[in-house]
Amino acid sequence: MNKVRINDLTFSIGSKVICDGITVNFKRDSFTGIIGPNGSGKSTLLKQIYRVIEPNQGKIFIDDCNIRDFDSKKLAKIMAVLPQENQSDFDYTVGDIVLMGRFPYHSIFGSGCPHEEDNLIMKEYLDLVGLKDREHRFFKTLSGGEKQRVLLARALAQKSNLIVLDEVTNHLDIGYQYKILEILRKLGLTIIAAIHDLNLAMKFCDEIILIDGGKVIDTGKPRDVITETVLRDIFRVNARIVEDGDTTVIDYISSYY
Ligand SMILES: Nc1ncnc2c1ncn2[C@@H]1O[C@H](COP(=O)(O)OP(=O)(O)OP(=O)(O)O)[C@@H](O)[C@H]1O
Repeated sequence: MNKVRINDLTFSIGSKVICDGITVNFKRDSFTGIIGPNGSGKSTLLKQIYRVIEPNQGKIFIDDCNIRDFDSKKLAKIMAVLPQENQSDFDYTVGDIVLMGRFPYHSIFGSGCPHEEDNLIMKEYLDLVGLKDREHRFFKTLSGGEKQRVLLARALAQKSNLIVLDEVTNHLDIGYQYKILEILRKLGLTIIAAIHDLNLAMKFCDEIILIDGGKVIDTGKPRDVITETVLRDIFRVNARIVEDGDTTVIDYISSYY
């Protein structure tokens, strides 16, 4: 069964068509990676899913309900988001930032105190992203990778079943790239993630959607979508795809323009 269904989505700015009649399904409890070159429309598609921008045409359904019909608190219980560009100078502690993920469940800042359960969830997710010792630090004093992990903890604290991630591995070292993607996989959520690193996409995604020029070029299992032809024609690199036991690795040889 599909969790998210997108039907004929089109978004333009002036005469520039950025998303061009996109029709795709995101399977329930699957990790779907959206791949495509710079400027292909990945973030613009995600922004329409998390309702920051409105399509000119087409509809998006979550569990067969049009996302337009959810109020923002209800939507926040259903879908958590980690956007690509994050404000990084919040004047709050790390713990407070993660507690913001609990906002859909309470009027925390209205009543002035989070519930005990919220504090436990905050600590649980800070621990999960390896930052439990930073709870009382000011967010703006953290490194880029630490900030990214705090913002992921905030998104997970929303306890939604659907999470939308735009380049979640931004700023993360290779160890944390793998750790965070492994954590996300194990949570068993419906994950929709724009992802640039095709080796990570190959390893962690259940399904891939390939976008170019605002159009869906292909969908399917990573090994079926990410081919040497796609690497050459869409991503402009000569590369070999090497099978090594259960692992498939993209071995870049050269790029051309
Ligand atoms: N507000 C805007 N005004 C003008 N052009 C825009 C606007 N938003 C996006 N675009 C253009 O639409 C295209 C798609 O942008 P988008 O950010 O969705 O690409 P992307 O696939 O996420 O790229 P990247 O891999 O570089 O993050 C780009 O050419 C971008 O310049």
